This record gives sequence, C-alpha cells and structure tokens, in this order.
Amino acid sequence: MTGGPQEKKQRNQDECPLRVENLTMAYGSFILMRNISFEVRKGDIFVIMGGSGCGKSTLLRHLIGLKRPASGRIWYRETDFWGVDEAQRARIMRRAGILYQSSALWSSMTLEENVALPLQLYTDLSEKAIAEQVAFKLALVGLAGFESFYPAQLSGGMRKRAALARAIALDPEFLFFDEPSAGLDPVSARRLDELIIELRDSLGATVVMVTHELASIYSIATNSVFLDAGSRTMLATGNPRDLVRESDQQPVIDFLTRGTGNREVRLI
Ligand SMILES: Nc1ncnc2c1ncn2[C@@H]1O[C@H](COP(=O)(O)OP(=O)(O)OP(=O)(O)O)[C@@H](O)[C@H]1O
Repeated sequence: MTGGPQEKKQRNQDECPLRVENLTMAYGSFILMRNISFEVRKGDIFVIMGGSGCGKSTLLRHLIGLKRPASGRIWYRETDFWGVDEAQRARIMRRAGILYQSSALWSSMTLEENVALPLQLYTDLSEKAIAEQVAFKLALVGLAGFESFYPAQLSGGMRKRAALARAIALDPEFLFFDEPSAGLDPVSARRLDELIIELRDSLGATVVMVTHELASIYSIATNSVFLDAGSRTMLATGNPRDLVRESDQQPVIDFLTRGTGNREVRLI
C-alpha cells in the first residue's frame, strides 16, 4: 500500500461512497438499534437484512434523509450527511433514485408524465430532450410503447418497473429500494432482480435495498448488513453467500438458511 493518510481517506471515499459510522436509531426515548457501522462500496448491491420489525426500513429512512440519527454519522463521500443543512442534504439526495414499496406513481398521470416529472422539476432540458430521456428510461425497464398508459392500466410488476424508470430519470449515483419485489410473483421478482443488476451496470450506480427475499439476496447482493431485533444491533456485514458459510451468529444462520441450518446455497 502506498500513500499517506490523506490519500487513503480519499481512496476510501471513492471506493465506499456511503459509510455508516456507529449509528444509533431511536423513536423518541426507545432505542431501536445501536452500534450500526458498515461501508457500501461503489457498484455494490447492498442489502439491509433482518427479521420483521427489526428496523430495516428505519435504517433506509436514515440513509435517504427522512429520519435523523439519535447519534452516529452517515457519510456520503466526504460529507457528514446529517451534519449539513437541509438544502445540502437535498442536493446529495438529488443524486439518488428512490423506489418505495408502494411504487407511488401519480395515478392521474401517464407513465410518460410520471417519468418526465423529475426532469421538468430538476433540469433545464428542453421538452424534446425530456421526451427522449423518458422514452430511453422506459425502454431500459422494458416498457417501451406504454408511454401513454396510466398506472391503473398496468400489472403490479409493470408499475414497479415504471416507478423504477422514474427513479432513474436523473441518472442517479445511488438507488434505494424498499422491498422492491414485495407483491410480485416469483418470475416477475426474478426479472426485477435482473433489471436491478442491468441498471446498476448501465448507470454505474450503487444500490441499497431492504429485502427479506432470500432468492433475491443470494442472486444479486454483493454486500449486506444484518440487523438483529433481539440484541438491538447488527450482527454481520459482508456478502451473504460468505456470511451463510462463515457466520457464527445463530440469528444470521437462521435467517440465511430459513431456520434449517443447511448452509449450502442453492440458486433457483
Ligand atoms: N414512526 C414510528 N414511531 C414509533 N415506532 C416506529 C415508527 N416506525 C416504525 N416504528 C417501529 O420501529 C420498529 C422497526 O420498524 P421498521 O419498519 O423499520 O422495521 P422493518 O425491519 O423494516 O420491518 P418489516 O420487515 O416488517 O417491514 C418496529 O417495531 C416499528 O413498530
């Protein structure tokens, strides 16, 4: 290794554009989790895992600026996310695409209008350039030709993909998903997984997602953090395929083997 401490810090910021340092999450005086620390590497598909109600969505809310940590820090490259003002946080989030569980498309707008909205709000692009971008993004998610459809005219899987097209409208550096495959049949869920990998590659994005779909976790996650409700802290961070073989923490083993203890990962 070469370079002084400053260069090493710079390298770490470039390689791990999102870092969580000793985070404590609380609702009022109730401490949900403490001592949460992990690094998300550039290009990771990073999964927040854990049992129901342990605090996965709450962690995501901290990462996207919706909930302030009780203590600890969240770093986006060199910026202490909760140490700067709201306008600066909004600027950082401008580089992020967010897909909520409910898809949250505007029901009174067509797909074209839904996807165009962030471009109209946040860029100076001409109408023609916006129309081109919208067509491009809808094609990326496999919805070319559906520009003039309303959300209610689509299946659940198509709505997810449309919401994804809107989330990537501004070519985000980070993509955040809360249970993206919730409510989808297994085949649509797998297609969505493939799409997430494709988008990560084509946008050069870093993906952070909450999920407890083991099939998804094993097929696309490159890195993860495991939150444990019992001990109210994280028990592991790393590639889930490594964790299932190497972890000595029973809750991690139970979760990753569906309680069977069989550590052989079989992909279907
Ligand atoms: N606004 C709130 N005020 C108080 N407690 C809350 C609030 N939101 C969530 N909680 C509690 O915090 C805990 C964690 O909730 P969270 O939704 O983050 O868990 P989760 O791991 O995402 O759950 P699931 O897998 O079921 O979606 C739960 O016990 C929940 O009841």
